[in-house]
Amino acid sequence: MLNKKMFINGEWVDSLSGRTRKIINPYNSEGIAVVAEGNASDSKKAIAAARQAFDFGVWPTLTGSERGRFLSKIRDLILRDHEELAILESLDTGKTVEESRWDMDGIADVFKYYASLADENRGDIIDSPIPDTSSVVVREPVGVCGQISPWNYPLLQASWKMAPALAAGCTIVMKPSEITPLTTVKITELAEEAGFPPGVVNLVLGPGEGVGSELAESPDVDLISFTGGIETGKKIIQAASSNVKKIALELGGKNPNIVFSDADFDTALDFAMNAVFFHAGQICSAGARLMVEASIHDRFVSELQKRMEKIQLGNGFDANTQMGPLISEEHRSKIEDYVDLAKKEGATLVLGGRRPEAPELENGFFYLPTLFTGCTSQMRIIREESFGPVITVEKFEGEEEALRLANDTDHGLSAGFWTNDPARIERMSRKLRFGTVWVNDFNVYFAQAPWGGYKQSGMGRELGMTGLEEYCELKHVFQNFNTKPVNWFGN
Ligand SMILES: NC(=O)c1ccc[n+]([C@@H]2O[C@H](COP(=O)([O-])OP(=O)(O)OC[C@H]3O[C@@H](n4cnc5c(N)ncnc54)[C@H](O)[C@@H]3O)[C@@H](O)[C@H]2O)c1
Ligand SMILES: C[N+](C)(C)CC=O
Repeated sequence: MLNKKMFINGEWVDSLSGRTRKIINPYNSEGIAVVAEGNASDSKKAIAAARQAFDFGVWPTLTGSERGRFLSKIRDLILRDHEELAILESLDTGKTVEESRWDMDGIADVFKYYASLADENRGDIIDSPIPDTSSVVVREPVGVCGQISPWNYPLLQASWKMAPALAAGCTIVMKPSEITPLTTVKITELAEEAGFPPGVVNLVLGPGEGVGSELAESPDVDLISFTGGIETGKKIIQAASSNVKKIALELGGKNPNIVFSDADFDTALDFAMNAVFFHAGQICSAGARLMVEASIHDRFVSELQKRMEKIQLGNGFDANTQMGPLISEEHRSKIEDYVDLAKKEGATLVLGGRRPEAPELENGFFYLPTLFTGCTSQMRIIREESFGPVITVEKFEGEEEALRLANDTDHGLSAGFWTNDPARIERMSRKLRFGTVWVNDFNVYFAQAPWGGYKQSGMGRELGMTGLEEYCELKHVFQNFNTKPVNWFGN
């Protein structure tokens, strides 16, 4: 069984209380690791180390090229330990190891991308409107950054914070979800191997209350970056007000997947599955809110049901497995509550809606792929993020109704639609109120393009140039080469 600690000021340490937490594999509930379990005092210690490293250390003074070399080194180490990272991620989350391998490819790309951006440390020269003066805008690191990540994509979400923050010259204190820390521990080991100076990369482990909340509240933290649920995001906003620290929020989604009658039927059907059933639907951008134009609705639903019935549940390390378990008993109960609610609200349960009966799955947190039809936009199953293998289907007549329904939500993370009409593509792309809009595709993301949400799905963007700027302050330096007294107040 793995035994892992926190990493503070360049040293692996136990929690100050000596407490630990057992980490389990959601496929069979077996223990896979014991990790240090911190509290607010451990976060204070890590924040102090990051503060010292930023205020008096060499890291922020390095050139972008020098910092870029450190990020390139981490990327090389990720590629070296790619399979180990994928195995750890699947042990920790239950997702199939093939999905974890994809995640690791993307994570390596994120470090490669920000290594290159660090090298292009950009500023702007302004053509000053005032004679005999100069005007430049420089980007400087924000400072000490708290970085809190969720359990569904542990290393991917941590890397979307870690890489740009380090590229910008910040120092960081990372807190993964208390139930899926293993790959964030591993990448911290890689950062140590890459030779980051003490205090630049720090890792604290433990629950949101205490360990996480201290990062959000501390006056010695300059920016808090959080990925998680909307309700927790609201707590972060409140806590961050202590010193008006910068806030970056990546929150929940309820993502319309809209199929028009002129879509390529088989492709749209294939992607209705892909949009939801990877990682058992535990995806912020899952297309669980399926909307189908009335003229093809019944055929589409019938074909979708046939495909859903064939999904193979099992161990993420078994090549035949297509969908693993949910992350925990608690989360499965949440899904079950939503299914019960949907039935009470009048939705029609077409498939699933229960746990599997296979004896080999009884020790894991499995739930059957589930399909509801007859859903309306006022139902909670439509308005709230259920975050599991549950598809709800709404029927619509025409583009105007599709747009009205899709935008009638407090969420704004992502949306996708399927059509072959170029004019409709232009109209829908512009009018959908979501941070990412996929046209004839779903759930595509990469280092070069910004990711984030409208409305309650978040604040700011990760990835892309925007993701780096999130960790920078802008400073305007104005110089007068010919200053003369103006004598406004007399001489
Ligand atoms: N927008 C995105 O890019 C994105 C990506 C992945 C997941 N998510 C969202 O994350 C959620 C699932 O993740 P989760 O269940 O881990 O979310 P969560 O909000 O329960 O927890 C997220 C993280 O916050 C910590 N935390 C909890 N309470 C805290 C507090 N009061 N102060 C500071 N930290 C606290 C947790 O320990 C964890 O590390 C879903 O809503 C999903 O949509 C969003
Ligand atoms: C990986 N991502 C951000 C697209 C979905 C996370 O839940």
